[in-house]
Amino acid sequence: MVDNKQNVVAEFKLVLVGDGGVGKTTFVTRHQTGEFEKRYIATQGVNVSNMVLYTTKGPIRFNIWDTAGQEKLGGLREGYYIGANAAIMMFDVTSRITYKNIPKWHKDLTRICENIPIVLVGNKVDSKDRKVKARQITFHRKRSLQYYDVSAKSNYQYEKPFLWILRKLTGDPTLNLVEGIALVAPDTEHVMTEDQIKQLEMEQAEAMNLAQQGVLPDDEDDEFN
Ligand SMILES: Nc1nc2c(ncn2[C@@H]2O[C@H](COP(=O)(O)OP(=O)(O)OP(=O)(O)O)[C@@H](O)[C@H]2O)c(=O)[nH]1
Repeated sequence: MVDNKQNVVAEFKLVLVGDGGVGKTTFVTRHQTGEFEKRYIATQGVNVSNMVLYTTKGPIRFNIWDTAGQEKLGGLREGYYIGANAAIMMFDVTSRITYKNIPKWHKDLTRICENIPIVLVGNKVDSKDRKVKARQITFHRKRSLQYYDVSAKSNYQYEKPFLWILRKLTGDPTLNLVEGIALVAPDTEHVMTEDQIKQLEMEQAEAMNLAQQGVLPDDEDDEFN
């Protein structure tokens, strides 16, 4: 277990945003590092957990802010965003509406946090019922956001958003983790097969290719754009 009081070389506030039910709480409770100070700030309707990551630049702490369901009542309060150093915007790849709502979350976030690193993640990619396909995910392009497919339940690509954010925040593109993030074991019914992962990687690569060639999503995808 991580000693919470240890010296860290830096500490950042990271906010999670996205519609209710996309898996934010599942995602943030997967890690087992630095757990110890899970605080519930009732006045804000927020859970804050902290996570220490061991990097080539030393230990770095994230204080991760997760809503306690208040996103369902409309927007989040300003205090949620104020002082955020980075953000993860999450949608659920099995629910189109959660992707359609991403521009609203982005607007809300960037109204207060003007220039912070933001990662867009599509969660639940373990699901056989994916509705938002890789090539349909275009919001991050042109906005210098990063995108990753993730699955909180199977831990797929769990470290990726954090590593990208760390590299942006430290300005060091070569920064790496010296220790993997300690995670809860994948849920048995959500474990992803190698074939499933290969398929996801292929679709992702194809989406990137199309974007580089300037090919717009086809008609089927138009509702998103
Ligand atoms: N298949 C699958 N289901 C997931 C995954 N992550 C979360 N879920 C499920 O999605 C549902 C919602 O997850 P939560 O973590 O409560 O979502 P949230 O965004 O925190 O939602 P609120 O608590 O309502 O704000 C739960 O039933 C989870 O078990 C995932 O990676 N894959």
